[in-house]
Amino acid sequence: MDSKTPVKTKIHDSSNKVRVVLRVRPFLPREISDVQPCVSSVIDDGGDRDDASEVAVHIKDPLSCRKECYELDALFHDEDEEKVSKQIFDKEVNPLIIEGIFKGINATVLAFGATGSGKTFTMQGTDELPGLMPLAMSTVLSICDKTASRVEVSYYEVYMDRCWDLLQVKPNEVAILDDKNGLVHLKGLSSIPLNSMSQFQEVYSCAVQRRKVAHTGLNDVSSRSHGVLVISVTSQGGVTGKINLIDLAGNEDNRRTGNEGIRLQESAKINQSLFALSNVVYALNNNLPRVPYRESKLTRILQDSLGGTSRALMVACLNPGEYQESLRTVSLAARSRHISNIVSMNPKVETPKVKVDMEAKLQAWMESKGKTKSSHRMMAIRSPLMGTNQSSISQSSVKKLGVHRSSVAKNALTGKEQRNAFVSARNLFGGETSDASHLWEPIQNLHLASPTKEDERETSGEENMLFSEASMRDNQLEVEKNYTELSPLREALSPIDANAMTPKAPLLSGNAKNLQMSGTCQKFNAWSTNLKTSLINEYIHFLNTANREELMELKGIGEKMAEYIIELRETSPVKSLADLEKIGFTSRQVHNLFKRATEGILAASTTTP
Ligand SMILES: Nc1ncnc2c1ncn2[C@@H]1O[C@H](COP(=O)(O)OP(=O)(O)OP(=O)(O)O)[C@@H](O)[C@H]1O
Repeated sequence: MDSKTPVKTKIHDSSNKVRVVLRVRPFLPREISDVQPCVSSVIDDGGDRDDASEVAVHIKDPLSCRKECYELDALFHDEDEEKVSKQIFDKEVNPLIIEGIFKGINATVLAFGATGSGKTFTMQGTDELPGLMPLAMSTVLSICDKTASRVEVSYYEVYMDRCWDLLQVKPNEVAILDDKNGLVHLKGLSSIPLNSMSQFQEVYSCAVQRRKVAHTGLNDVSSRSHGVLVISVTSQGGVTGKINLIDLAGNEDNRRTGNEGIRLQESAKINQSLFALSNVVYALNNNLPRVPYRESKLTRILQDSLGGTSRALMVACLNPGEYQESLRTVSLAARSRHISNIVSMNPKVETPKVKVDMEAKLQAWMESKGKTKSSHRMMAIRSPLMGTNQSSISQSSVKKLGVHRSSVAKNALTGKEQRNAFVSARNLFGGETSDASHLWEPIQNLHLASPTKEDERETSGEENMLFSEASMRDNQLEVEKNYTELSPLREALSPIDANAMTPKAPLLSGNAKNLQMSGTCQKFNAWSTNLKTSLINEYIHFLNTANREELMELKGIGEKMAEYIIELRETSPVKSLADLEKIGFTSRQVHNLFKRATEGILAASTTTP
């Protein structure tokens, strides 16, 4: 390998905080038999289950043959289906988790995946093929027998973001309280001491029947709630530990379920809480300073059993006949794994510690190519905050934006003016309106922000779709910080730090050896990435501030969807485009929605002489 080629190595922390494994269910008799499985690695690569480190999983679109590869901690699939739940239990749950709870280490095991992918089958199982819940219970009971420990169970569901006891029917929901030590108390939740499996079967089967299930377009018996079985043990010495075994409700693509009314509302809540959960796991596994536990009831409840010293296992479940959903589940699973760092094994090419005046260089380059006019057009992708009066904000005042937010606020347009400007810009990009020329701004007013970590990852070639679904999701935490303060595009307008641009494979150039060329490409890539990030942020800002009519002016948003967006942001403001999935959009629809709103920009900039 060329010594100058940056080599990327993923370093996994030895103690993964949340282990993520995959289970692929077989085709069911009613499913079309000639459908090719989309999880090709099961067949091609086998997924060596004896290798405890990791496994590569290939998800292949049977139509386009597009193939994507993800790394997970383990893959479980066997010709003999009867063995699979037991294998997961023996390899993943028993050694790490069950032993731990007797030492006072709390744990969580969750099954997640699309509706109909086999989560309930994995957690609950059947009489003949017990799932992880009964398997865990019988092992805990036998350890209690040997060690004279005591065991109690609770079973509750989180339905529409409310917590209900399933062991006893009660008029009131269970209240969640957390004490000053960070321990979560579920006030009003029953807890039943047990001595035998037959006692467990009795209370468990009753509780399971109380859980909310319904017929949907994709599953005859679809769980509409997250079902949580808690097994708590107290050793003779007084050490207590608990395990939460969770059968999550499936995330749903409402185009396919055909959900309406209450089913659609349930689905929105399900998708919303799953998204919150994935954010918690992502934050934990990537050592983010803030773990957003408080974003949903489920994550609040799990606060003392997910993260910290607790142990956790996520079982991602796949239906092999559903490419889109499998891709979504696996990419979410892979994103949730703990990757402590991504480093380049080659020494960095040191760049001088100066701020590069990118826009001046771009302007000079464009003028030298006689492209000033089109460059002005490109600069129309700008914040409505910049105002209609171009002279109102000088170049120097723009440069200070990153530091002096209050001065920005003084110059800001009113919320209404901003929204109008964004709709005008959107229409202009879409070629629907011609009178938004006030939005064009000379290039000297554009300054670029340093690429974020997420941006660097994207421009490294891992994801090269212009507006990737992943980037929409990954922008969330940044957006969370600043969406209320000022227009996001304005946030991007600060000088670029040359040191922030570490060498990486250029998106546009195939000649990595040509340093000068690659430098230019890096700058261009950084510029494009910032522009992309800014557009996404601007769009989110618009979604959070526009009224119903203004929202409906966006391509792809009808009356109902506009109302859902307003409802959604009343509960929790839109922080990323992926939040739109909470109200029933699929990630592809979100991607297309955003793409349609912005694609005119590219058309305009390439067709103008
Ligand atoms: N490993 C498996 N072997 C045989 N059948 C399975 C397996 N996994 C799931 N099934 C069957 O597939 C169907 C859907 O499974 P299940 O209800 O567990 O899905 P789910 O992911 O819990 O769905 P939802 O989120 O809608 O509740 C059921 O009929 C179940 O019996």
